[in-house]
Amino acid sequence: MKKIGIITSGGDCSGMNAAIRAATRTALGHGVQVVGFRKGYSGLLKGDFLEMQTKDVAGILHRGGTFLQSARSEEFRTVLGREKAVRHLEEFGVEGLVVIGGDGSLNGALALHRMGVPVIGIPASIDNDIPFTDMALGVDTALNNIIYAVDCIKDTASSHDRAFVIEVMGRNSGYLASMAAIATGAEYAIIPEVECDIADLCNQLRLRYEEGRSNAIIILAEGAGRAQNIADNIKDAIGFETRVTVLGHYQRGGAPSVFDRLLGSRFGHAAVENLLAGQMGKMVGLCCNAILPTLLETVVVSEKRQQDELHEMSLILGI
Ligand SMILES: Nc1ncnc2c1ncn2[C@@H]1O[C@H](COP(=O)(O)OP(=O)(O)O)[C@@H](O)[C@H]1O
Ligand SMILES: O=P(O)(O)OC[C@H]1O[C@](O)(COP(=O)(O)O)[C@@H](O)[C@@H]1O
Ligand SMILES: [Mg+2]
Repeated sequence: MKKIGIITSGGDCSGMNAAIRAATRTALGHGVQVVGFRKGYSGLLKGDFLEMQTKDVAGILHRGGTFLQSARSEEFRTVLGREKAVRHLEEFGVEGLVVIGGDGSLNGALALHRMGVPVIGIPASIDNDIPFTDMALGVDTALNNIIYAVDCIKDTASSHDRAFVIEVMGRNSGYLASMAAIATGAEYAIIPEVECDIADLCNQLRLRYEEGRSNAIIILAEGAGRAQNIADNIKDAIGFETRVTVLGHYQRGGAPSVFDRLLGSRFGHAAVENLLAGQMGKMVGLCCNAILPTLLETVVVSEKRQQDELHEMSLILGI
């Protein structure tokens, strides 16, 4: 292989730059040229790329987001779009591709692999909804962002005797909500994977209230309901003063944590080593602290094992 390409695709996350940097320098170390396509699959479709030398990936390790930028591309979802992408790769002499992104981007990577493009995927999404990796890139930084915000809100919740419903991201996954609840000592986490009995939640909060504990933090995963509805329910049932905070895109940015810098570096390095060793159509993942490749076709048909026991634990520790 003489030249490889790198893209970051889907929702950006902290640690993507570490992965780009490691993949680039690993390839250059093997005498392989590297091009970075801008804005994910759109860059492949537009032929928008830059050739990357060691110096081009200097000074990005500590930055959030992705210096190659990211995007969601509707055109790439079509067969015609993907054929154009493959044609462009051939024209530019790109013989292998590293795709850094979430579950959607990895589906796209598998589609390219099936069209004969040697591809390796790197799991990157704050949702932590990708199987065959204990952690995806960006999850740890997002959790650190969330706990900083929740700690701040706890101060004002206790100063004013209020219940706060704090909505966190995660799409259909409750991982961020459950883990943030454990790490902040929140009273309750509401996640899509487990049906929430609002009456039971209100009951528990009322008991606490009667005991004199007159503030509460409820962490709601965005896929599990509307924050304002839950706050209204709590207000009606207990008479608690309630407030809602939606953390939104604040969660996704910021300087990557040590964990994400290391994970991104390990993923980027392993992705290129695997690609050059002929391990194609695979995703590198963190499994019991080793970086292991799994077939993309296995990854995309599997579900991430839910952390039921950790959610259960968050409820027991919270009340
Ligand atoms: N099934 C699919 N086949 C081909 N491409 C896909 C598929 N799913 C997603 N993609 C491509 O990957 C991009 C990113 O996916 P998306 O689900 O939005 O984000 P993420 O990768 O972060 O989960 C999409 O905009 C699309 O171009
Ligand atoms: O930034 P957007 O396009 O509004 O998307 C928001 C979504 O992206 C995420 O932050 C990350 O999801 P993906 O990794 O699937 O892109 C979700 O938690 C959230 O629902
Ligand atoms: Mg996704």
